[in-house]
Amino acid sequence: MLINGKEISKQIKEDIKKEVELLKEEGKRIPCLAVILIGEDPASQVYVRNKIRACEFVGMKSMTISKDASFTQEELLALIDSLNKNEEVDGILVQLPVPDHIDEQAIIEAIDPIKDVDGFHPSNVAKLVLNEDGLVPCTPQGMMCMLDAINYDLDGKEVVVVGRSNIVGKPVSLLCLHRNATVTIAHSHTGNLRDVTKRADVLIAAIGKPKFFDSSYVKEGAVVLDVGMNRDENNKLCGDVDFDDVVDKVQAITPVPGGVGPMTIALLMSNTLKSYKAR
Ligand SMILES: NC(=O)C1=CN([C@@H]2O[C@H](COP(=O)(O)OP(=O)(O)OC[C@H]3O[C@@H](n4cnc5c(N)ncnc54)[C@H](OP(=O)(O)O)[C@@H]3O)[C@@H](O)[C@H]2O)C=CC1
Ligand SMILES: Nc1nc(=O)c2c([nH]1)NC[C@@H]1CN(c3ccc(C(=O)N[C@@H](CCC(=O)O)C(=O)O)cc3)C=[N+]21
Repeated sequence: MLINGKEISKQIKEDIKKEVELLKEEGKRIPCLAVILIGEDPASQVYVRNKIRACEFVGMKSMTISKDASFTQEELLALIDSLNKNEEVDGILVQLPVPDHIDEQAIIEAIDPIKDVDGFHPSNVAKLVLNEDGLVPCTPQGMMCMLDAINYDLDGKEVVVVGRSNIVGKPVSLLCLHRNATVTIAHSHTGNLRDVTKRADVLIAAIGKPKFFDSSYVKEGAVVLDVGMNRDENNKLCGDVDFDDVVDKVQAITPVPGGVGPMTIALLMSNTLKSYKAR
């Protein structure tokens, strides 16, 4: 079975659109997402464009602030400070990665946690660890929505997450743990990776290596969530999973494109609405 992220994300956005229309009818302020893009990374430009499109679709305001790679850390901190104080702005997202001369963690910590729609601020991270209500990173939340869409119950299941980044691997592991899965986090120092992933009822691939996981890494009947966004030898977008080799062996799998990516965008809209309501 294919888990269609495009369709599931469309449904989420339709629901948000209705809520925003209601706000408009009531004459209320419209939610607004501010996206900061530094430098000219082509992939980042695609994602930012998708975010702007999604804002248009759901009827939210978006504010895109593009700066060239020479923008300094002080300038960026001052910009974030002004967006923190701007009553019209509900969500602030700084597109990652930022250029080397900027301290990523300092930037993340400068964003007001209530406007931190990425869920990367330490106070939101702490809430996620404690399973308290806060802003949860979009991609992991999107993956939970995909499992919900196929009525997959994680309780008691073996989940193996490959990748331990702060934006995907760690937070998705916590969400699975909160749903009573037995969670293993693997990474580049993991020995016998194949033996580990072969145990997985749910395999979450988030390493950024094109088509790395072929069928030899996957248990028969597993559910595979592919987070990877890579270019293959023909410069075509592909995931971390060798889709064609794996598809016949699994219960369900997410494609790339059209899988986890669109979910990330939909959950970003959802987080922006959440910030709006919290304010
Ligand atoms: N679809 C979406 O919405 C999103 C997609 N992405 C994509 O997901 C992928 C991962 O992104 P991100 O989480 O930022 O990743 P990072 O590049 O920050 O981290 C990669 C992780 O994978 C691990 N890893 C790398 N190579 C191997 C290997 N051969 N075997 C086992 N583990 C390995 C690394 O281990 P170690 O820690 O030891 O270095 C690290 O933990 C990328 O392709 C990215 O573009 C990211 C965000 C959102
Ligand atoms: N602060 C921050 N927050 C992020 O959430 C963040 C980030 N920085 N930096 C980069 C990663 C990556 N990411 C994606 C978003 C959308 C798609 C997406 O829309 N993908 C489509 C198609 C993309 C295309 O056509 O190239 C798909 O998979 O179908 C993918 C990946 C968010 N990230």
